[in-house]
Amino acid sequence: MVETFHSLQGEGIHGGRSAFFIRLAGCNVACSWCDTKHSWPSEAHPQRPAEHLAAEAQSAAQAGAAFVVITGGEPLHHNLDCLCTSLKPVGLPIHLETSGVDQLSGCFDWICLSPKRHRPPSQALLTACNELKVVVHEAADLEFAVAMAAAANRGKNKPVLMLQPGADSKAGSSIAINYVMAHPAWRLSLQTHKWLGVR
Ligand SMILES: C[S@@+](CC[C@H](N)C(=O)[O-])C[C@H]1O[C@@H](n2cnc3c(N)ncnc32)[C@H](O)[C@@H]1O
Ligand SMILES: Nc1nc2[nH]cc(C(=O)O)c2c(=O)[nH]1
Ligand code: SF4
Ligand SMILES: [Mg+2]
Repeated sequence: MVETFHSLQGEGIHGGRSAFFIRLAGCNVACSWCDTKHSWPSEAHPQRPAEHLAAEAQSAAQAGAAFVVITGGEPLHHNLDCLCTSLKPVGLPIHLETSGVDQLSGCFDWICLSPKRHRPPSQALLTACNELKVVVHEAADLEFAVAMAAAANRGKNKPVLMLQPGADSKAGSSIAINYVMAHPAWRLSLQTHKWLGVR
């Protein structure tokens, strides 16, 4: 466990909504621009009982959280069945943020897949996701986003399509804005928590 916190969902289609975050440790995907590198070494972080996390989620629900977000690190490096089972009695929808490099485990009401060019996701995750959120730093990321959308759209679930400029990337912002303006199937996702200076 890296941290838990109650904040606003800063990204994606659920952006601006009250959410309780559970950030799991461990990631070997190694994105050069990752904004959560401190989460990578799982041995640097303690284990915590799932029931304690559920109790925290319950308190957050009482304080107004509309859903739980399981993120990381790469949460699917772990089997999430037990955590989701523990969270279920809380009664909040459970969302997942994932790069999709591992097998799906757990039970989710919303899956946000953020695929990475250097470690493409499995077709199973592309098919299962509700939201596709591709980080854009350069033109090649846009080509990748379009290819990922085509692969995801082969499934029954048609995910919401989002482009998220890399943090502080002027080029990424301008590429994403121009593309969304010309392609109305896509929406822009800004990391609003960074602008607001909240977690
Ligand atoms: C820190 S990751 C954790 C979840 C999972 N490992 C993943 O990548 O989806 C959470 C989200 O932040 C995005 N992200 C990470 N670093 C970023 C950055 N520098 N700029 C924009 N988005 C970033 C990821 O693509 C992902 O959508
Ligand atoms: N406020 C806020 N919203 C977020 N949405 C996804 C996040 C993540 O790191 O996965 C995140 C985060 O770290 N903070
Ligand atoms: S997959 Fe997610 S947590 Fe892992 S390095 Fe990439 S952005 Fe960071
Ligand atoms: Mg974050």
